[in-house]
Amino acid sequence: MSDLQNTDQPQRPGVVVTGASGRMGQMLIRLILDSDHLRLVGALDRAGHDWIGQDIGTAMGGAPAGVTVSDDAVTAIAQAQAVIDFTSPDATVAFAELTAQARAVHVIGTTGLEQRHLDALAAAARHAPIIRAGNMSLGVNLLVGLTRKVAAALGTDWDIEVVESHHRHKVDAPSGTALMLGEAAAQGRGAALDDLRVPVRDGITGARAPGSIGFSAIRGGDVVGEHDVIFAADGERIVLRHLATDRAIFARGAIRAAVWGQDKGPGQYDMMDVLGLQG
Ligand SMILES: NC(=O)c1ccc[n+]([C@@H]2O[C@H](COP(=O)([O-])OP(=O)(O)OC[C@H]3O[C@@H](n4cnc5c(N)ncnc54)[C@H](O)[C@@H]3O)[C@@H](O)[C@H]2O)c1
Ligand SMILES: O=C(O)C1=N[C@H](C(=O)O)CCC1
Repeated sequence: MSDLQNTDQPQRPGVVVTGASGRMGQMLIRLILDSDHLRLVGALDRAGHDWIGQDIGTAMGGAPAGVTVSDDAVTAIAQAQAVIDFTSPDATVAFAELTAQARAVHVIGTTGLEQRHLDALAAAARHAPIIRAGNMSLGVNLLVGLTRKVAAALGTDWDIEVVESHHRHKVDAPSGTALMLGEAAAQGRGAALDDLRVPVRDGITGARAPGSIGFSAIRGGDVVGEHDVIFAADGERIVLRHLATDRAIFARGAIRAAVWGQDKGPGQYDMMDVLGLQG
């Protein structure tokens, strides 16, 4: 199936995938090698990784793709029109500086970013477009809008909890998606998430603070990603749920973002912009 619809792109932009050996990196490379909209011009991974120097197609157990996995980000990114990056926060900041220098589009799926990382990305976005989202799927971005609307419609007698489940390898919590959903719920209530957020409960916590937004994280097995936004009142509950069963949903969103960003100026964008879901 095509990763895009209604796009008329005369020349395919060249894309570098960072974290090429990762769960998302491999999914992205498979889809890009099959894409009519982008062409793979680089595959990066960290210095010392076994795959450095190997053809990315062969390293993934398939046919040669004609692109060698490299740890030389400077050279790879200099020739790119887009960089798709699902790695780690410090790596993403380093890639953002190089991508801005190349005036290329930086699509960032990395989660677990702290304020210092966000500040560095804001600086890079003064020179080139950055498109970043804690979840690149259509379904979650729709759910964000629904969450904002439901939170706005209900009073603080409805308690809001975000519950997420992911595979045993995930290193950050709450997930980027859970934070997007929590931010949407807070926005719906005209507040900032930082003022309402309750990240962990353990021990004698006291009763729930009215209006707070709680987060719970489950880690285990191979769960791709599951999110519930629970609105709980006396006598009734609403549960908004997204279940991801295939990482291709995130990769397709990232590819769409890389193409969408080609004619955009410097600045920070998200998947709501890409999908036309703003407002
Ligand atoms: N936004 C979304 O839609 C979405 C979806 C899935 C995953 N994610 C996020 O993407 C990130 C990666 O997830 P994953 O499951 O693919 O993880 P993973 O551990 O399988 O892959 C990470 C890859 O990054 C590489 N890496 C780390 N540091 C590097 C560096 N300095 N230079 C080059 N490569 C480097 C690792 O070697 C590895 O190949 C996580 O932050 C995750 O939460 C976001
Ligand atoms: O596998 C992961 O890691 C995922 N990360 C994103 C998040 O933190 O929400 C999206 C879902 C998968």
